[in-house]
Amino acid sequence: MSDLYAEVILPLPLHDAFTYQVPGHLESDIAEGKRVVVQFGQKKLYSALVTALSSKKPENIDVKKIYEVLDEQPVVLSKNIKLWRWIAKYYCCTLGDVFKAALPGGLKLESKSKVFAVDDGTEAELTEKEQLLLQQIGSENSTVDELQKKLRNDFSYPVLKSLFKKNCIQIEEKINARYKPKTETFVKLHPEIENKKILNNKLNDLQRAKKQQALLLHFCEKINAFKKDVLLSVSKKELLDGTGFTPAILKELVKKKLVIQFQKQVSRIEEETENSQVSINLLNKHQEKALTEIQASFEKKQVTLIHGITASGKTEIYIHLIDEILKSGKQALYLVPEIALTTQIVRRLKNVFGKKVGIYHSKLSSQERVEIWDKVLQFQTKPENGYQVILGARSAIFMPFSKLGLVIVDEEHENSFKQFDPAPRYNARDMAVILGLQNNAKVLLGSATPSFETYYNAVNGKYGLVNLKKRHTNVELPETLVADVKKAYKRRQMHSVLSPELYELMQGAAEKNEQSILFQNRRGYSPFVECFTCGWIPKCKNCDVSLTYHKYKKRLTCHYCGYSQQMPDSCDNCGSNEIKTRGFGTEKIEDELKPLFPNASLARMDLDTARSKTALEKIIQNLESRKTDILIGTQMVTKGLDFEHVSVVGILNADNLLNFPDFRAHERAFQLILQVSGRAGRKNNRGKVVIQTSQPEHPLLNLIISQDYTSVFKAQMEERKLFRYPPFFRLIKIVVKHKNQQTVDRAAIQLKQFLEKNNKLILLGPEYPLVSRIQLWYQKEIWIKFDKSLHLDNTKDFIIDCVSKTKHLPDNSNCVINIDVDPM
Ligand SMILES: Nc1ncnc2c1ncn2[C@@H]1O[C@H](COP(=O)(O)OP(=O)(O)OP(=O)(O)O)[C@@H](O)[C@H]1O
Ligand SMILES: [Zn+2]
Repeated sequence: MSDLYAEVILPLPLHDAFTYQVPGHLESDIAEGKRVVVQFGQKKLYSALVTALSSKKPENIDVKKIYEVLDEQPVVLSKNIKLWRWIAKYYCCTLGDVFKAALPGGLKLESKSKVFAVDDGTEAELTEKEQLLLQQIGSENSTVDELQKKLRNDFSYPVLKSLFKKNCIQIEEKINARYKPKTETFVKLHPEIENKKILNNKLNDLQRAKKQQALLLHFCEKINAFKKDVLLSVSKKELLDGTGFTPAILKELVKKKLVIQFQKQVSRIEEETENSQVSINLLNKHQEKALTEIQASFEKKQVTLIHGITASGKTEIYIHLIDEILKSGKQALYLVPEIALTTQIVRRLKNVFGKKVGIYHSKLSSQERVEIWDKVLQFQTKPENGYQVILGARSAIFMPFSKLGLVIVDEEHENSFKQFDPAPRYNARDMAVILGLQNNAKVLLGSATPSFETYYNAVNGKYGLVNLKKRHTNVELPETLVADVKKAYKRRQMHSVLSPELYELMQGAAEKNEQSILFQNRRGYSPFVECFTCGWIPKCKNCDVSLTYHKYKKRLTCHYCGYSQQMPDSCDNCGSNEIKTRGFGTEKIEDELKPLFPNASLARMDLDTARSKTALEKIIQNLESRKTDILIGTQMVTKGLDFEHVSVVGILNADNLLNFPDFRAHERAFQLILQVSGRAGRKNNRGKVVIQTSQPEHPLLNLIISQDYTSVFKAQMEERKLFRYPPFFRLIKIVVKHKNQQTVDRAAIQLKQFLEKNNKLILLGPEYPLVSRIQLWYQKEIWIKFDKSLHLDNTKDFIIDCVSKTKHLPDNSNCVINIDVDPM
């Protein structure tokens, strides 16, 4: 028996690390950062991660043995795990939760993971064991657990893993409807053609079908059939493209049993760009100055904020900083909100940095994510093959960087950097700062509208602050006017949803062949429908919200759980046929604007039209090439889009932004309006922005018009200090959930009673949130505020303890209680 013990983390919501014994034959294979197979609980096997090795036998416990070591090389570095520990502690979740969030799906074999075959393995040179397992897996989706039960001794984790590596199987945590492995049609010889002699005979048989004979010959050449190193197959595309052979001819060959076609998965990381092709833009003098200031600030401070107005060219500055870091041999991480990961930014980086850049986000398949993960790891040992720059969404903070020198967080104010569900409920912007500290890498936060927390840190000297107040082409920020829609409705001056001011500007733009962007915060046709006779409003069966009408699909849909039903012909309540649509979603606006702008081409950008990455890219392309004249969209249109010919921006309904019940409502409204406005007049002439509202005297609107960031900031700081909100106080939100309403009500009160024992905590609630039931689960929230001078870890421990006590009370065991630190 060996005397080596491994501490491992399991992909389970467990607080502790666990110790296992390393059997003698695995001693030379095991290492920190590798995955191992262990048993936990009754029968279940998991892939766990080794975080430490020691020769000290743990006392008083009966240690189990590690079954297998899965990796030849570590998949995570110990410095990466340091961040995991920090996150688990700070966000009051378990290390297992972080483990699950950190690793790409393909590197986690959980018993619930789904496994299915995507390739027949003909070309993958499989071992006998691999072949056997692949046959058993087939194309149906079994979970790892089910396979294990079915195959018993024939099942092996390492074999499963090598099949994954050889691209023969796909492993998904959940079957994701959107994801399909990318496959291509390949062609190979029919198995009955066993040798060259048969092949020659078959070729002769085709004397009278010249085209088919020629194609078969062409195919044989492609696969080197008459030479030594025969390839097994060739892609249909490669076989036919540019040859004049049609698919119909190929079909004949298939019919005659000369060749067969099959689907094969291909890699998705498209390396279109070989090496960098474009040299870096020269900075203008303002950017040059900002860059120098950032560098000077980095000398003194770990973190610096660049507050640069829209279209000032922050991206160009980032590119210069990254270039410098790469020259010093270090790695850079460039974080952007998921939705901003469009071709626009990807192209700019790839053009400059070529193959050194990897892109990492949640819409990639698990295989692609693993490929990119591996290339970041590779940088440590073979820098020329690995990725030195990662452009990614929030989960990219977990990537296995070995030599991180710079972290950039663009649009740092965006709340999509925060993960809401499941745990860890982390904010990638804040964790980027920790990542920087841990790796001694510099951190640059950038925004035209910094979050007030960040700005507070900057004006107080915790972060450096650099300003960039000029647009790249010196064009002025757009002129903003407020349109009183209440008045216009009364005077019957509205053109559908457009105020006369906005309507005229848009007509003017159309005449000059310029583009307009309209922002409306609601997708679908109408946010709800109502019976004209009795006032009945159809609601979701699972959630406490009204259903949104989608005209194109003729359905009512819940935007919280996805439940959908047909639009009823008559009222469920009184039977009347008069069901009216209420309010305006983007779909309805598009409908109503068509007759107003008969010569314009309209497009819509929201979750419905931009569901896939390609659909989103298409919308952007059409705007870039000026195929689209008017774009109507939700929040999506506010994120970093860069088009030259947009001259008018309309915010159709600012009221719901201004009146949103949240202490950050004004900050958000201000950011959002300034960001959308920033899409106008970016290059040539000054743009125009119209804000439609029924409260034209709202004090915030004046500040928005003058684009006066610091005044809004100061006013808000006064309020936050007075009402004890961040950045002056810490905030933790607790959500209690249960399918039974009484249970939620009771448990929330019990929890509050526990929390009240600490009289330093300010407690709000329990209260139902805006939507009190989602997917059949009722929820109640308690908000905890406390002074920054209070000991953070002790306070959190106290809160965790209260939650645990509440859960252990009779009948509360099925309650879900989530802790959200720094909620957004
Ligand atoms: N030095 C430069 N040389 C050439 N083009 C530049 C330069 N600086 C900026 N630009 C161009 O100006 C436009 C705006 O720049 P960029 O998108 O970087 O602005 P931004 O500050 O990120 O704006 P936003 O906050 O609105 O996203 C881009 O098309 C960019 O290519
Ligand atoms: Zn619902």
